[in-house]
Amino acid sequence: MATKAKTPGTPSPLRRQIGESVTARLDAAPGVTRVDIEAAQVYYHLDFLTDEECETLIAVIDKGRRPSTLLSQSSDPSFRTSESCDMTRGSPIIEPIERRVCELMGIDMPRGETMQGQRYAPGQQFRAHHDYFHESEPYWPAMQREGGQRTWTAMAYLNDVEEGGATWFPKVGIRIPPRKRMLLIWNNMAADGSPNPDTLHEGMAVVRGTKYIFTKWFRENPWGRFVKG
Ligand SMILES: O=C(O)CCC(=O)C(=O)O
Ligand SMILES: [Fe+2]
Repeated sequence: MATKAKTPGTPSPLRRQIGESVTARLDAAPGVTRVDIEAAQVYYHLDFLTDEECETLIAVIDKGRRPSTLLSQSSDPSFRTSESCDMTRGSPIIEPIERRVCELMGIDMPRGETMQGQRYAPGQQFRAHHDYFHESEPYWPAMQREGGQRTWTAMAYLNDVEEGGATWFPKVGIRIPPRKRMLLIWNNMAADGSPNPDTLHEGMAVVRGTKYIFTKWFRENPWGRFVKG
């Protein structure tokens, strides 16, 4: 008897509509290129940040870094070994950058989670994972109350790394080496608004040098912890 394939989540008209509107926006945005793959929507902008912004953000991360965490406990202690830093919303350094990301993508600010800085020393990594929430996990009801599913991810590389540290999408076969000033954007959903398993990705271990990035995840609804003002 055939067993029903386990799907990571359900289709959604709202997420489908968000996917279409962000796609239209990115397709028309100067400086943005879509990676030539069908199974997932991945875009990049080579010069989204200035050198000065990269250096300022690195200093913010170095000041606020603490060990990175995971939503689901992994039995593998090497799963996510980087350090992270919540980048204060509304700060004069962070806010204009968040605003530019939102404007580029056409997503309103309240749907964005707090931007997170990440730092990887040699040997540190973030093993293959999905940015979307798995609806079968115990955390899902809480996530639904806090803005629902994660739709798009925007991730910026703040420095060049001597060796290693690429972002690898093994299912679609692309590997993006860190490149200072570049913004990478992808849709974690499929065309029907259900989670797209082909967006599996890994922050590969840094071999030489240190890797700094920021990640901004967007929710389908306004993010629950978003505080006005
Ligand atoms: O470090 C990377 O290249 C990937 C980071 C990542 O996947 C994330 O922050 O969700
Ligand atoms: Fe990720």
